[in-house]
Amino acid sequence: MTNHTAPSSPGAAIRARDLTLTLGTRQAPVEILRGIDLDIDDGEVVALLGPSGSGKSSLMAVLSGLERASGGSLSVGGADFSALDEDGLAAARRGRIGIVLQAFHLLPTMTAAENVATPMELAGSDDATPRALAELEAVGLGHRTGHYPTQLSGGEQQRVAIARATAPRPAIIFADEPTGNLDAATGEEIIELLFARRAETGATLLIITHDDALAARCDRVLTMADGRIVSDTRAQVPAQAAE
Ligand SMILES: Nc1ncnc2c1ncn2[C@@H]1O[C@H](COP(=O)(O)OP(=O)(O)OP(=O)(O)O)[C@@H](O)[C@H]1O
Repeated sequence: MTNHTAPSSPGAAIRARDLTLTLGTRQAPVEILRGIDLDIDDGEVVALLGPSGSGKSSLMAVLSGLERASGGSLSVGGADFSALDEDGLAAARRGRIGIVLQAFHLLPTMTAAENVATPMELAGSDDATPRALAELEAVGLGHRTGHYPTQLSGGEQQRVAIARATAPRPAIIFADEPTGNLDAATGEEIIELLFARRAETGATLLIITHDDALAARCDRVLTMADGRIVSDTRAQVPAQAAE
């Protein structure tokens, strides 16, 4: 019998075995993920490519604990996500995982500093505000900490989102088309920043992109089609070494 357990092992940021995700209704189920086996090491920078609808965002949602898999097993940052209940999953995600999405998703009623500090406060940090201010400084927004999202450009909002993701020093950063809402030049700045913050913190990075040039900068490129990983290629020279 195949052993589908995913014990935590040192050096493994993500270990997934036969992950499936089926949505829709009982009468009309839709198989979104069809058996994902994946190991990502600590500190790897991985691009996730594939046509629209192939399941990239769904896979990221499952790996980041936003969506629960229908089957299979999953260990993330040493926590067995498949064995945790909702509260346990929420606790395991906190501080372990940072997420950057295409549409920024900042809270509109909070300043930049509050957007970055609040998740750390909720996680019990007693120095959330100074950490948030330091992180905003690191993403080049030291002069915008009191601004609300509507007072910031798209690129600035994404910088806040990056600061929010990296400030708790997560082991893994997930980024889903982080430049999708930005013009090309601003998008390049955001990628430079994301890679720089990742290098600084040593986090594992999984980034969904349609950009081949960006994928070429990563250590490893996964390609999805129809709910499966259909190719997995590694750079000859680790891309980060070239930075
Ligand atoms: N709640 C849902 N119920 C049914 N089907 C869904 C649901 N959410 C997503 N899907 C379907 O799952 C498939 C995978 O979607 P997903 O967003 O993961 O793809 P993607 O590769 O990220 O696409 P894109 O590049 O366009 O963002 C799509 O066919 C989508 O229509």
